[in-house]
Amino acid sequence: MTRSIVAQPLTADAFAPFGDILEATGTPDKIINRGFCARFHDRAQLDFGSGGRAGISVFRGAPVAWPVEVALVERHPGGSQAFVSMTGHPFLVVVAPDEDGTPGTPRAFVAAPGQGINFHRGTWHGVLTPLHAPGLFAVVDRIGDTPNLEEHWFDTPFVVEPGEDCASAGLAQASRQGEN
Ligand SMILES: NC(=O)N[C@@H](O)C(=O)O
Ligand code: NI
Repeated sequence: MTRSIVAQPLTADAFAPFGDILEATGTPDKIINRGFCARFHDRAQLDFGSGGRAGISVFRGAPVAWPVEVALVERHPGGSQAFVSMTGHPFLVVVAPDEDGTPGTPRAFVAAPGQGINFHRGTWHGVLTPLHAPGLFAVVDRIGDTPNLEEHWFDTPFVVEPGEDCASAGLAQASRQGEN
């Protein structure tokens, strides 16, 4: 038995309880480089805790197909984690509220081209989930010697399907399981 979730386009308001969206929207904070570049300054709450430091890694994730099964969410008690697509493809973002130390019902979003995300420290989230190949991402997170991963396996997995808004926004064109 599974439980279904409908993925929505990623918006700042909906994602605010879980993290930040990295995107060039609104008025730039600074115009730099002799007017040839707009800087959207300091747009994420980075946090690497005590004893950790910031690191940038490159993830090459295998793309998934709709519908996407979510059996696991995790969190990083020691720091934030940012996913920045290096290809500009849409990707799936799954988060969940914390309910006394365990995740509540997850929410799913599809990040549009030009959107990156930063999970706030301790936010329950699905693992990196590309929808298109190559699933190349720059990941900014905590580098440290102490454990920084807590996993939660759901007794009943969730199945994520793209919502109408994702389809109409052209965000859900990934393949479907079982289709060639
Ligand atoms: N474990 C790891 O490096 N990646 C996960 O934290 C993830 O969110 O994908
Ligand atoms: Ni993570």
